[in-house]
Amino acid sequence: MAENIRVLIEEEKVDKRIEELGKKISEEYAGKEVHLICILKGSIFFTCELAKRITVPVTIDFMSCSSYGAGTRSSGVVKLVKDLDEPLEGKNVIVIEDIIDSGRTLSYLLEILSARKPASLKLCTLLDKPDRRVMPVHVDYTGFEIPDEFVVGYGLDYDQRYRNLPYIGVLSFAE
Ligand SMILES: O=P(O)(O)OC[C@H]1O[C@H](OP(=O)(O)OP(=O)(O)O)[C@H](O)[C@@H]1O
Ligand SMILES: Nc1nc2[nH]cnc2c(=O)[nH]1
Repeated sequence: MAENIRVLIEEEKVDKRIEELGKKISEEYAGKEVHLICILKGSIFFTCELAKRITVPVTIDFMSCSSYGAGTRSSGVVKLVKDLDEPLEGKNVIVIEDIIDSGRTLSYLLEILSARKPASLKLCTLLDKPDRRVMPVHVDYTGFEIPDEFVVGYGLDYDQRYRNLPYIGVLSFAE
């Protein structure tokens, strides 16, 4: 089956929104340091672009968990694949995600992370699909709310491809 991609959010629009989020975070954390947690692999592009636009001191750590196998559907079971290198105690932590869909990944991760006693813990996502939620998640910073469609680009993959697209696209299949 041939794969088609339709542009949903153009590169310029994504860049502009990330700039706005960077400004908002910089204002809200004025006089503090923020510790960004990049959830691999999808949020790597967003984390880099956002971090460049934050003007308060920034540190970054990485974590990886899996719930999506090959294809477009979640297995529903979240597993921690790579833990953080650094402790969180006393830090102003912002978890950076590319997308929140069912909410399973983030509700699992936020529970683990809040037990490590950060000074504060917030969540920032580039994309949110609220219609798909099965687990409640409080999101502090959202780039875009999108409809229930499978998206790729800006870090998001289909079978590990398309992460490098500089825009957000909707993937569909044709005979
Ligand atoms: O809200 P949920 O339904 O839990 O879905 C969101 C999760 O799915 C994606 O990760 P994925 O498992 O595709 O891994 P990847 O980032 O390595 O591509 C995304 O980065 C989130 O972590
Ligand atoms: N690539 C991709 N990964 C996801 N994980 C949860 N939802 C999505 C989506 O729409 N696209």
